[in-house]
Amino acid sequence: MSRKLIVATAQLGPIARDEPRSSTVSRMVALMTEAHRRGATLVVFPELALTSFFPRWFIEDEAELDSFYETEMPGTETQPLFDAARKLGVGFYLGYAELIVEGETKRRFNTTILVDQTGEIVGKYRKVHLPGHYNFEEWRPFQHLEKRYFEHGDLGFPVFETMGGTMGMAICNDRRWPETYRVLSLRGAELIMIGYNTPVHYPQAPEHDHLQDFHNHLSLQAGAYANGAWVIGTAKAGREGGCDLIGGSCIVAPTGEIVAMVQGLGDEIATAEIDLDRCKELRENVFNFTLHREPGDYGPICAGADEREAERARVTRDSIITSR
Ligand SMILES: C[C@@H](NC(N)=O)C(=O)O
Repeated sequence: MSRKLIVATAQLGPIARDEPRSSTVSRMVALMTEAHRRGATLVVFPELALTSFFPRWFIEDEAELDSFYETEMPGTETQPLFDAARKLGVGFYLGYAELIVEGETKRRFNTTILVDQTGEIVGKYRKVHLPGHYNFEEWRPFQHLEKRYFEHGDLGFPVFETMGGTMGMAICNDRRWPETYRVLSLRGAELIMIGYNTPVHYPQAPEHDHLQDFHNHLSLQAGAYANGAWVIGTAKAGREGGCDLIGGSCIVAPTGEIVAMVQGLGDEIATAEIDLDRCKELRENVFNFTLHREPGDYGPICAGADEREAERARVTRDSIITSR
């Protein structure tokens, strides 16, 4: 089987707060169709691709909050994506807000799935590194309530043997953490797909605003290189809900080089032919994990795992959203 495939990063421009799923999904099908026209068999959409990035708003009405989540996948409104995948023979990564009901408890995750070229869901990941805060913070020009609206992902960092390679997924803030790429790569990931929504303005340190694009590519390129993996980063970009989001969606080679990138901040794809065998250029040489990695000296990376679990349990107990 060929180790080469053509892939696409499928950036979305802004999605209005009241934009219906049907509109967003038809924009995504158009991008998938264009990717297919360019020969792509795998398309990466952004994080929370079906709606506006709602964690920027403090939403007290539970029915309104629920309206941003999917309770089934595919659902009526997302089915056209799966139909297009099957018809065109194009797999895809789709980020969305997931709501599941267990007895009396609602559980919410920032989730992504991997769908293969027959339209079957072959992988799922739930975001591990949730940025932001729990409660309304008046000083902020916009909120970032991911810690309120989502639980910590409970699936770890799985990889999936599909579409000719070993595939890994991560979501937005995960890309800033070297551990994300390393765990996926230790499991053999050759291609790591990452959707994101990243504001230009960083309220905690506005002196970093001009560095947002740099930090995005720095993280994606370093993650690719230090692990000898292909990385695809895909933005939701542009001015959405009064908040500017960075673009810069790109495809990064295992050498850390950007081999394709979008140009603007709207709906746009960039494609590249990638050879999964190129991972070996790194993994059999400078980053040969078996030969050169020294886990005996990396203890602090995992120290505190039990305390972190206890803290997470406490916070989950106390959090308004997850306890109702
Ligand atoms: C700000 C944060 N956004 C996100 N959706 O995780 C990030 O880019 O790290």
